[in-house]
Amino acid sequence: MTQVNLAQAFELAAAGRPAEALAIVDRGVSAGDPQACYALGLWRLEGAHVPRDLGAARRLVEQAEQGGLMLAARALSAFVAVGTGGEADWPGALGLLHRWVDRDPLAARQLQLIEAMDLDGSGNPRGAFACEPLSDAPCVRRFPGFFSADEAAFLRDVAEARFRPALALDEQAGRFVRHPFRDATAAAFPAVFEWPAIHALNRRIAAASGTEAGQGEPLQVLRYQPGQQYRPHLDAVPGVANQRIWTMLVALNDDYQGGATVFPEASLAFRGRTGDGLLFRNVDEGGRADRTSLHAGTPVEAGVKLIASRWIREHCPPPGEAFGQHEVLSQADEVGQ
Ligand SMILES: O=C(O)CCC(=O)C(=O)O
Ligand SMILES: [Fe+2]
Repeated sequence: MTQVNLAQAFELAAAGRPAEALAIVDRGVSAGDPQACYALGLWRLEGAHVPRDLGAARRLVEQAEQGGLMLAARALSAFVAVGTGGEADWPGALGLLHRWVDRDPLAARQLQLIEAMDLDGSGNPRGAFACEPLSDAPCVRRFPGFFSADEAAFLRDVAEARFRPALALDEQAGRFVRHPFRDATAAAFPAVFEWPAIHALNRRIAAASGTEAGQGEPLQVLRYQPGQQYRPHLDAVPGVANQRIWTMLVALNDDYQGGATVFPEASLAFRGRTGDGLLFRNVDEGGRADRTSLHAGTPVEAGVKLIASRWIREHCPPPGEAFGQHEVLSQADEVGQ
């Protein structure tokens, strides 16, 4: 039972009255209200209305989980798997899934997927992956069957509720904006949604690219309807300090026409079967944007294309920070159902 009027708090926050909103949420937290703890936890995570504090975010979400809030349990499993606001603890993350398996179908489905993965005690893949070089300049590699059919289906399903217009980074403004060169919709999985199964896939992407999982920006699922495309672009961002050095794309379906990923400078076109991965390097030896990595998703002609995409930076974000802060959470969506 919610002991304070959180809907009113969200309305006040949206109306630019954060102090009053915070007063309501704080009263709820003091009374031990799980929904209020979760709401303040997300604000702490995002630095919305209060200073960003990942440690405080984790403690608040933990309190909400102990109060029995399923959304908080999902977020906490992500924090514990990834190490957001505290230690990364893979067995602890699995323990949370087991604790919720009878109450949350998402926990049950993740456990099934994770049991089918061959992982070590930290959630890293044990085996190597089939890998086929497609080009040296730019460096492009194909990973056949990189995700299983069940993993691809899982990502398609969890993305469904999360699609928003795809955004592109506006370097001048330093923020993400809608952009005509990318008219697909995207579902992103930032810290709060990097649940254990998604984290394990991110660790697999890290292993395949020789990077740390923490170097990746939030995994995204892109959805292209007929006519939609991603025009030719570089994933490297001019002038940015922590460059996007690799991109991994994974086909989540293959029942559509058109929609190939093409590299015009290398005369290369990729149309993956479900689960196939494509890894390419965006920078040259000196770490500068590699013009030959120019690529595009050509227009889909029929059906719907779904693809997972992860941009990998040169370094992890500084301690206490996380990529994906731009994903301002819509409180009405994520809290209080
Ligand atoms: O959808 C595609 O084929 C391309 C996607 C892409 O370029 C990206 O996610 O950076
Ligand atoms: Fe791209």
